[in-house]
Amino acid sequence: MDIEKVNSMDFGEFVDVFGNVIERCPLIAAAVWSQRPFSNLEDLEKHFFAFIDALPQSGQEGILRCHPDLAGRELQRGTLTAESQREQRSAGLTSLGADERLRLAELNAQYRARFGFPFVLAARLSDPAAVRRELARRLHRPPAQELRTALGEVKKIGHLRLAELLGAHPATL
Ligand SMILES: NC(=O)N[C@H]1NC(=O)NC1=O
Repeated sequence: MDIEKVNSMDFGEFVDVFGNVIERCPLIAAAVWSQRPFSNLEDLEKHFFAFIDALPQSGQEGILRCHPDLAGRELQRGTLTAESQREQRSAGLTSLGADERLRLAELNAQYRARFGFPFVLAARLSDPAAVRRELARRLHRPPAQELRTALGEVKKIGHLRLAELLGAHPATL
């Protein structure tokens, strides 16, 4: 899909196509549509990220809370979004043994109890061992630093989703 096609979309089509660039936050795509035309992929992406950056902390935490756990109940139940399902599969999280799943569930629960939002990481750039390592490492960080890191991961996920939609090569992240 080229940028002219993106710029020609009406509101409904744009939100249908880009509504899940930020997981379960179609409101962001709805707001970004008003900023068209976009000059290229980077420009489009800039508007998604600027919206996130401009939110108060409660809104930024709200975005994180819209993310499903990695290897969590939603994966088990098959209720993930198509994008999240693909990402979690590509990280090998769909084929974990019961022990590994339990260990991740415990770490996810500890993380959520400490920070008040789920652990978020760009799964497509990861694998089960790295997810576990990062979870254990980030669990002990100061909350303000962790919020910044988690939002950086949301942007990596958004970048990869946008690049896929536009058929572009993702930047090295
Ligand atoms: N919790 C979390 O990081 N979820 C996400 N990560 C990712 O790559 N896709 C998701 O849904």
